[in-house]
Amino acid sequence: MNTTTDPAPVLTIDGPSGSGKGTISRLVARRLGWHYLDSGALYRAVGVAAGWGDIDLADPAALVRCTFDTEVSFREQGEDLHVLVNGSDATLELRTETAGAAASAIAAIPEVRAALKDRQRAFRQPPGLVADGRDMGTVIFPDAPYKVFLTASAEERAERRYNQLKDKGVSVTLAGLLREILARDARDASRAVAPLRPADDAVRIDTTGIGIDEVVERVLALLPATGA
Ligand SMILES: Nc1ncnc2c1ncn2[C@@H]1O[C@H](COP(=O)(O)OP(=O)(O)O)[C@@H](O)[C@H]1O
Ligand SMILES: Nc1ccn([C@H]2C[C@H](O)[C@@H](COP(=O)(O)OP(=O)(O)O)O2)c(=O)n1
Repeated sequence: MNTTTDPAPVLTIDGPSGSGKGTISRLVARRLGWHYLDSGALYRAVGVAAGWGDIDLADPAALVRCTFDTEVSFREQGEDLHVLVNGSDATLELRTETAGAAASAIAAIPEVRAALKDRQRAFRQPPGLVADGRDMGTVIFPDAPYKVFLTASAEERAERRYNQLKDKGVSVTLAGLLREILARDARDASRAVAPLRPADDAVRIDTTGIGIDEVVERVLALLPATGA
């Protein structure tokens, strides 16, 4: 008799910045009634905590210590997901491009990635998990039964980010954002450990010119009907 219980199902949604991972993952998780992991928030939290502690982004040993010392927790507040870093609400600071660039630099350090592995895997709880990031389907949950890789043209991703930040009152230029997105794509895709790439068994969805609702339906169509 087989007495082992199957692990909770996971849907991984990986892709470059602005491809819609966070938006689509949250909506799909809500429709399914599954948990949600924003893995990028963990890397961003370490970046922000490093900034608070005046830690040099060129000092890998200090950044690894900072990773172990940084507590991150998530709190649902209405429609919004708030992120607490060492007990302080850092939701807005985490979304800045400065935090994204710091996260991308820190994420290239293998010991930092290793230190965050178990924390990410702990989110795999019944009834299921939607996990968004860069290496969810390749490294963290390679056995996930459902894998998606979202893309969109760099121009459209920069425009989405521009509108998103403008709505939040953050002053940015479209040209500057496009430059930052291309630089981050290049660094995330070229690093030696867990580079940004689709898992071999991931379904690729190019969201250029496709609305959010349509992408959500395409993703849900990959899972068995749940009545969600
Ligand atoms: N398919 C889409 N069409 C238009 N806008 C989108 C689409 N997907 C996401 N967005 C918008 O683009 C912005 C960036 O999306 P986000 O989910 O934060 O991307 P990522 O997590 O991949 O960086 C958000 O303002 C979001 O509402
Ligand atoms: N699983 C992950 C998630 C994020 N990262 C790194 C690389 C990314 O540039 C930064 C920020 O990731 P995040 O998903 O929050 O960024 P975007 O919303 O896609 O702009 O962290 C990673 O290396 N692995």
